[in-house]
Amino acid sequence: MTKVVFKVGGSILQELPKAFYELLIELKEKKICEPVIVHGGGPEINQALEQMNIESTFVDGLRVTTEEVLEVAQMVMSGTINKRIVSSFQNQNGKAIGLSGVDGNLLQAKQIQNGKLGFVGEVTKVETFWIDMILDAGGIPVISPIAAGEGETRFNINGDTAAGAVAEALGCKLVLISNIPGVMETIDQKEVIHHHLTKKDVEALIDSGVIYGGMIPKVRSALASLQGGVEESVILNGLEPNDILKYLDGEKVGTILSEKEFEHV
Ligand SMILES: Nc1ncnc2c1ncn2[C@@H]1O[C@H](COP(=O)(O)OP(=O)(O)O)[C@@H](O)[C@H]1O
Ligand SMILES: CC(=O)N[C@@H](CCC(=O)OP(=O)(O)O)C(=O)O
Repeated sequence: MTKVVFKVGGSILQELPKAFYELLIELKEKKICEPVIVHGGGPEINQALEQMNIESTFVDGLRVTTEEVLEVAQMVMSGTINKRIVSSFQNQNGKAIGLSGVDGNLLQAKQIQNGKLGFVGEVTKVETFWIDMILDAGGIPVISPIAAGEGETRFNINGDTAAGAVAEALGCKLVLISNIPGVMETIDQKEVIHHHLTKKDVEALIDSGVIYGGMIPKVRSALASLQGGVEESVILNGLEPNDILKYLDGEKVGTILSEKEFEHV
């Protein structure tokens, strides 16, 4: 069965309707696709850090991650959030298995070449064996983006980047679930959704400031995974689970990132 990686963004995690979990379970039961979940958790990490009086700092949408911040990110994502998603699936009678990228060396990483971000990694290898094992046993894997480095080093990975790497390794589609209906732009005082974007379009929208903040790593990792063999990536609104069905049915919804040339907007 075709696998699909669903990245669930931190922006929407706490508001996802029951229908979202029901739909993913149904897709699996009806053998439409095999969902693999990768999640983020930025806002909840911010909250936890704030309670500890630690400031959150980002460079191009990536969190500057000291050792202390890494421990908090791991606690929040691999603990609280991961288990909450697993419970939400199980509440709808789905079988979900939560694991972090550290478990079984599922996500292996090295420090990102930037120098300013601390323990932020880029994925060097995905041990897909564990994902396939869970899928073969009828489960839904739920993966948090903390990765294993050399020795006991661990890295904080942006959720979109981790999801892109998993989709690449599985050679499947990547669906990025967020709190917006797609990449938007105000043109002639009207807000429009860009339904199709290529790398060239994306870089122009970043340069002009239309795409900013957390949307930057989202579109960049979606594009990077296309180069790594992912056939298509799409950004969809988590509040509208039906958009997932519409997308799978080929309807014009969300923002599709692809190297094919499409009509604009
Ligand atoms: N052009 C754009 N269109 C839509 N959202 C954008 C755009 N540029 C930046 N954003 C911001 O990106 C956010 C989504 O990124 P992020 O908060 O990292 O999401 P997630 O947590 O779902 O990964 C949106 O809520 C919005 O604030
Ligand atoms: C390196 C880095 O920035 N890691 C992210 C991981 C969480 C994430 O990506 O969450 P979203 O889905 O909310 O974007 C962070 O620490 O916030």
